[in-house]
Amino acid sequence: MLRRVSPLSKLISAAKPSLLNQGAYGLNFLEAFSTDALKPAEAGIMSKARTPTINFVLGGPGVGKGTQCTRIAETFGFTHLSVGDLLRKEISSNTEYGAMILETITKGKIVASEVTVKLLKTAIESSETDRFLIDGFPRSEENRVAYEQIIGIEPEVVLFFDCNEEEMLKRVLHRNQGRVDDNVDTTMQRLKVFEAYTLPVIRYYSQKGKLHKINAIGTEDEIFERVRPIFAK
Ligand SMILES: Nc1ncnc2c1ncn2[C@@H]1O[C@H](COP(=O)(O)OP(=O)(O)OP(=O)(O)O)[C@@H](O)[C@H]1O
Ligand SMILES: O=c1ccn([C@@H]2O[C@H](COP(=O)(O)O)[C@@H](O)[C@H]2O)c(=O)[nH]1
Ligand SMILES: [Mg+2]
Repeated sequence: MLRRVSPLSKLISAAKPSLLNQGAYGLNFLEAFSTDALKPAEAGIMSKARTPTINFVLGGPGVGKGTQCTRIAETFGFTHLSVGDLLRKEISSNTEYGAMILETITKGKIVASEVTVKLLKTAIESSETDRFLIDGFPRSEENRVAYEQIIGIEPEVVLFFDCNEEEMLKRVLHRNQGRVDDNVDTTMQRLKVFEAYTLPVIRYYSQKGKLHKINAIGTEDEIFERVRPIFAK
């Protein structure tokens, strides 16, 4: 029997290193980004004409983040950046990180921050637009801190799509897009990682007053109507 997603008051904050993949490839994100040349002001993002607007979109596996981001982006003119898609592109392009990313995604773990933040930074810098929906990131407090140190743009809105685990598993297993992680074992692992590592990020933004928790049960249209007022302001 699957458990329902814990209420925010019961978030797990204790680290569970076995669920992570950090450090497995010999890089430490603070070391990797510690040179002056990579500080935000010199690194390109701040040299865009305007400081980009960033919104984060979070939620468990299969909850509908990508589906809703497509709708939000079309309706409100955002550029949708799915960090999972950026990682999958590294796999299909066989880059230096490709094999490590494939292994990590297959296990349902979190790719090291130095890789994801670097990909995200490049995607923001190379976009001609300046309003972004960042889908599926930050996935851990470590991701969040790395983002703050390297990119450093405070998110305006953090959306959290909330749904019970049975429904998330059902949606993943019906997705049918050939993703290596769309199976029961990986999804169960992803649910554990979400609870242990992503819920603390959600709590952080809740405490900062930036979190918009959306009931993700219902049709795609119903859920989008719950989101619309947040961006229609
Ligand atoms: N409200 C909904 N009701 C039922 N199915 C939905 C709903 N929203 C999305 N789906 C379906 O659920 C599946 C997962 O949706 P989606 O890919 O948007 O989730 P996600 O949160 O981006 O997942 P992941 O974190 O694994 O990338 C898709 O097949 C999508 O069509
Ligand atoms: O910031 C991130 C985003 C994603 N991952 C890995 O990719 C898969 C799939 O991500 P989706 O956002 O659901 O497409 C995820 O389970 C992680 O393994 C990541 O490590 N960091
Ligand atoms: Mg997705």
